[in-house]
Amino acid sequence: MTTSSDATGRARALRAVPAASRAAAASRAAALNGLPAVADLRARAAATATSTGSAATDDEPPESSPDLIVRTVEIPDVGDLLALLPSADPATTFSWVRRGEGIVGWGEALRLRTSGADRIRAADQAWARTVGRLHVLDEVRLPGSGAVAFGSFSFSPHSAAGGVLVVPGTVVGRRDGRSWLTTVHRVAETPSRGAHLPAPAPVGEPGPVTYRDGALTPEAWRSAVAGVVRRIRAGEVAKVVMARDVVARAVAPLDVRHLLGRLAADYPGCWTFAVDHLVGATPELLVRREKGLAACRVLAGTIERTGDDAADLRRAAELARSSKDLEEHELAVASLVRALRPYCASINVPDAPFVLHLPNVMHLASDVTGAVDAALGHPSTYLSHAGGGNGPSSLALAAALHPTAAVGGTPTRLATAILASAEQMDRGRYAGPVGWIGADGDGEWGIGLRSGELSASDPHEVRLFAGCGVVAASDPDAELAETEAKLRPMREALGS
Ligand SMILES: C=C(O[C@H]1C=CC=C(C(=O)O)[C@@H]1O)C(=O)O
Repeated sequence: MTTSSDATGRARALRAVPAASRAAAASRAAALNGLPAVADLRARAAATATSTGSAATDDEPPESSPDLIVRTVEIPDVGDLLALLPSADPATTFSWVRRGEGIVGWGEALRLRTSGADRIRAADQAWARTVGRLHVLDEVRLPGSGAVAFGSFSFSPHSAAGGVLVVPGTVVGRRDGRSWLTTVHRVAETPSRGAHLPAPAPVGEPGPVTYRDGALTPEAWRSAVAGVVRRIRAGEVAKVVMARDVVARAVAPLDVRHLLGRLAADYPGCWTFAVDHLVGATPELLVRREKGLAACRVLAGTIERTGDDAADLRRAAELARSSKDLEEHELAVASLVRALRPYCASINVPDAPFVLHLPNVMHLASDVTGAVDAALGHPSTYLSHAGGGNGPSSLALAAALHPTAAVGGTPTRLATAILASAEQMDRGRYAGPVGWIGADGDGEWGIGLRSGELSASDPHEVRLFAGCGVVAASDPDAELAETEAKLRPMREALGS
């Protein structure tokens, strides 16, 4: 495992401003905004640093540690969060939005990178240390206000994609009828003036899109699934989640905002996310931690929708009775509960799944909740609003839960080894945890499904992924059809 961090070019550019004019500009700006001047903030920062102790880390000497001031102010209702995003750049555009609420961000104040088997836990610990160097002025105090890092992690510990946490330079949030703006800057630098939101910028259309096979042709993938079914029937494993990829190429450079806008409009009940080139709308919540409560939505077991409401109701009833899908679902719930139990004082597991209706498919779904055990001596000790440690963070919980049997299989180690050789591809960040974490460790982590990875080298390309749980009763043709249904959200967002 490795971690590293860097501050932005924006921060470096600001450092070039002479100190005297910085201070004068800051005082003017602060006076205009009715906010504390930089000198006051520096004094508060010094006081905070003294009271919270040193934030030195193994991999970052304290003298190079960026001390950041994070300031959240309430603003009038922003309306459509996604419409605020100023840039098409998928590296510095961030989203976590559901039913019009959530957070969006842009720019980059700090980036933490991790890799290897411990990539999620390492990011959690690096964030806990970073929090000790942040000076947060938050007048809103809702989940997603104050300091926030967006994150995304590879499915596999062996993937070069690794993991990332990014603190954007600007975050805007909306929840319960309130909106807020968070800006981040270095202690030594001038804050940008006022609570300005960017002027709306035109969003680029992809134009015609063509598709090519990813790692395997559909026929080769079908055969790979048939091989896995044979291994399951021979008793090697109970379940393997098999995924495939297709590569989409657009005539125009892809604008991440176009994809986000379409996904959020078509799949409002899903979490529409963008973090470090991964974009999608996932229906599956790996874990949310909020005020001591962990909540997870487990999905496994799928049937396609027909578009005819009466027929879909019959299909929903069929799904709820399907022994193949119920087995797949039960394995996913059991693996999640097993992994969550050590972190919770109590857990609530529904007796039977409900059927979640999405525009393209229906899933068997179970909402599992647990009371996070704050007394556990987890190595990451976040400051709660009350000022004490508050147990394993949302990211520590995500690290414990990933990969669930909904994206890996059962038993985990053998199933993930089988899927890696049968799929013949690196899943990258697909099916890994994606979401955000706050300074108190609360946050939300989805599973990066119904998603695509925008190419960092070719702005016209995006790699789309979809998978499905394979059990003894699986039919390879039906599984292939299921992946097509699960690719629909991204294909439709691309306009095809
Ligand atoms: C692996 C995916 O879906 C998972 C989540 C819901 C239902 C699933 C299923 O029925 O197979 C999968 O476990 C995917 O969408 O790529």
